[in-house]
Amino acid sequence: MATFRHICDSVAVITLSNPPVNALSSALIQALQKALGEAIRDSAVEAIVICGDKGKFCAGADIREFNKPSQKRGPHLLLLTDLIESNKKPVVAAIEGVALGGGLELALGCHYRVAHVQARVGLPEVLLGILPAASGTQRLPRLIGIAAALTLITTGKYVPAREALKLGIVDKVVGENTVDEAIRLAKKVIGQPLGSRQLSTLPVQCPPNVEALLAEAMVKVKKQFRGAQSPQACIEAVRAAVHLPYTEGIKKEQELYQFLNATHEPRAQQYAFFAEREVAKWTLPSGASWKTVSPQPIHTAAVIGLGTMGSGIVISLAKAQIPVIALEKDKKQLNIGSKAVISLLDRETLKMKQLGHTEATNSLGPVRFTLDYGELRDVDIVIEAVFENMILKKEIFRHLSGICKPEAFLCTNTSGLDIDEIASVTDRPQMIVGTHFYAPAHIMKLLEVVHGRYTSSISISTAMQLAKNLGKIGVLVGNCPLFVGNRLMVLYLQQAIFLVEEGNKLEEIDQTLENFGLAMGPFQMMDLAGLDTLWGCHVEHGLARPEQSSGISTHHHSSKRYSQLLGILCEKSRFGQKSGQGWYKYEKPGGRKAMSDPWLHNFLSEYHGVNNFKTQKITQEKIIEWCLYVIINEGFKVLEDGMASGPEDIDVIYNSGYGWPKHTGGPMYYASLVGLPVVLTKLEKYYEANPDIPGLKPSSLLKNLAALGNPPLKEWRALLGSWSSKL
Ligand SMILES: CC(C)(COP(=O)(O)OP(=O)(O)OC[C@H]1O[C@@H](n2cnc3c(N)ncnc32)[C@H](O)[C@@H]1OP(=O)(O)O)[C@@H](O)C(=O)NCCC(=O)NCCSC(=O)C[C@@H](O)CCCCCCCCCCCCC(=O)O
Ligand SMILES: NC(=O)c1ccc[n+]([C@@H]2O[C@H](COP(=O)([O-])OP(=O)(O)OC[C@H]3O[C@@H](n4cnc5c(N)ncnc54)[C@H](O)[C@@H]3O)[C@@H](O)[C@H]2O)c1
Repeated sequence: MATFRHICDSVAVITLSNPPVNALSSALIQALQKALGEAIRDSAVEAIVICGDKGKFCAGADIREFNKPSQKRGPHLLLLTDLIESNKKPVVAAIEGVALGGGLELALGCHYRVAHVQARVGLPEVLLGILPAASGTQRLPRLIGIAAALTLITTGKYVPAREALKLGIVDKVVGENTVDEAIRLAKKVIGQPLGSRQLSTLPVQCPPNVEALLAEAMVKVKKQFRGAQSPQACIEAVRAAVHLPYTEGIKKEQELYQFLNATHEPRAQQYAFFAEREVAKWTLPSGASWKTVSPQPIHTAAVIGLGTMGSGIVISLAKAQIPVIALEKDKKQLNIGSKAVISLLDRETLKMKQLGHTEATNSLGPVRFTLDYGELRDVDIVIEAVFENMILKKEIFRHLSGICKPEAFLCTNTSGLDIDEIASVTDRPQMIVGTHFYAPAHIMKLLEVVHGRYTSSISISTAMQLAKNLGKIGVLVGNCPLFVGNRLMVLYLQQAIFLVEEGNKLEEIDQTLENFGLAMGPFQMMDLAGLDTLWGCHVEHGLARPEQSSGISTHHHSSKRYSQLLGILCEKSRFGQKSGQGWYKYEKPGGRKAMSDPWLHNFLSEYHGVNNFKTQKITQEKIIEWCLYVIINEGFKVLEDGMASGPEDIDVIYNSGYGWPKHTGGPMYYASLVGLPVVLTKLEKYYEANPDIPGLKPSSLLKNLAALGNPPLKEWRALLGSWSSKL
């Protein structure tokens, strides 16, 4: 667990060992305490080095132990950091891999820190719904100042070693032999005074405008992490470091930790953390799984179509060092597309340089532009990202079949068209996979990997590994119309539009859902995605009839209620941000700042009158139920259909693809927080009043689970053995 050995008589090396990431479990903390005690007591030892086994210093407290009753926890890490700091022998942390959370707090208790050049450090507790509660909020500001500490503690950002050196978090960065270098340093400082190295004794260097800085940080986190409490608690803890002596600051840190721990947020965020890792462990009904099927290596790739999505996909591949051939349909589009790609590449290179990657010009894989399909002959994978049109996609896949080598995987970025139909025109249906990236594709973390009827387990394994190599979270989903994310999303957007038809203000709807914590409200989201794209998607997927987009409408399609507002706005060239007007107006086409538009309000009141909509103004609470419960309900229907293997998959899709607030865990976890019987009762009521909205009709899976009370999410599968994945 924590082993202790003498080196050259005078230096003791203590190695943390708790695979895979040396997380500080109670047992490890206990073992570390014991080893430290021995080293401190041993008169032959004059200095101590702490390092981690297998090239990883420490990923922080063991998150799996967080729900353990406190009396079952071992000694507190905080006491250990004080013990290290106050002892008379110099202690050096040798940081390889990561020093995160409690791992960094441990290192901050040490007198010196040496890091490997590829190591990363950070205090990500805020992302787990808590704060650094083993002195991180008190020691870090004393080391690097208030402004930098606030940034690190409130964002949870991981800082590469070179940046950590610039900030003053580590004393030295080495290219190799980190532990040896730490031992050398430990020997050198034997006998030197440690006063200036004991962070808890140092004053916090405060700029004169410190209160303004804290207030500014508060405004920022309230916007960035809407509705979440831990970022605000982090700022309060740093404020304590400014105003209180160390021991008082620590009391405040503990108080704030206890406060957060009594809320639902830590459990929700920790659930979200493990859900992200769980979704990587895919299994198919055949029994093939991530454990049994090896992915094929991808050395080269091609992307077809360099529009919004294609250009971002090219950047993603280039960032992962995969050489890409980028293909367009004609010279004009190739010119536009290549300019977009090059400008994105320049921006990414600059970002990487700013992060301290001096070699950044060489760190992106090469990109070649072409009009010639013949050049795709030898690539390992092709990702198609042309218009959302089945005829066009089939034509391209038929063509690819004849050109690409037989081992090449052919992927489509369709938003929800039938993968099997696309596969049917190829010579290799088993190698056709849906790889549904999210916009902007080089930034968004989510990749829905769509399993068609013919898709082989090797193709799935390869696409899931590609997601990982691109730094994304791959979630395996089934081949249903619109797949999982968009299947739930269209219903949600429709609900929001129905509210507007019934006389509610779209700005209020957006604000209410943003206050709930969503990254943006539904109308801002539609303007960002493009109303034409959304309307096209409704039409392509049979959710609306294009011919009825103007004039007085029936508002029903196949006896289901639907709205033509999207189509009407498109007819008026209101496509959203891209055209400078949509649900909102913008300062210019491509503008980002949404402004309320009096024209639209006049138009909507006219539309309301002409179409005789009943007026139903609803409260904020009801806006949340009306819009979000359809997401939850459809999520249960997805599980019933076997199109996702568990509620965790849906939550990860929403957290990483749709800006769902992680502090509520995701829509399915949120349902369990609200209580399944409550969600069911509300849905029943809304459906009774709106039988023409099938999204409100409660799913039988939800009914069955609600009949059992409100079982915890992790028990759903065991309780309902009948639900099985058809992936
Ligand atoms: C480390 C990573 C960067 C590695 O990434 P990689 O992609 O390589 O691998 P994976 O992410 O797939 O991870 C591999 C494997 O490891 C598991 N894992 C990772 N980190 C942890 C962890 N910290 N704990 C447990 N398990 C972990 C992961 O789940 C994978 O396993 P699986 O089986 O699921 O496949 C990356 O993993 C990463 O970023 N990890 C998270 C790092 C992090 O967030 N660290 C912070 C942890 S929180 C913390 O440190 C809190 C501290 O501030 C200490 C606070 C002390 C509070 C104690 C309570 C105080 C109470 C006071 C009152 C006293 C009285 C009383 O007791 O009541
Ligand atoms: N925009 C989004 O937010 C988003 C998100 C996820 C998935 N998608 C899906 O990704 C795909 C692309 O969407 P987009 O928004 O990037 O579209 P887009 O209109 O921005 O770009 C499509 C590109 O494909 C090119 N193209 C058309 N026919 C071609 C051909 N025969 N050969 C080569 N290139 C051709 C066009 O010139 C254009 O540059 C669609 O299937 C869409 O549903 C879009």
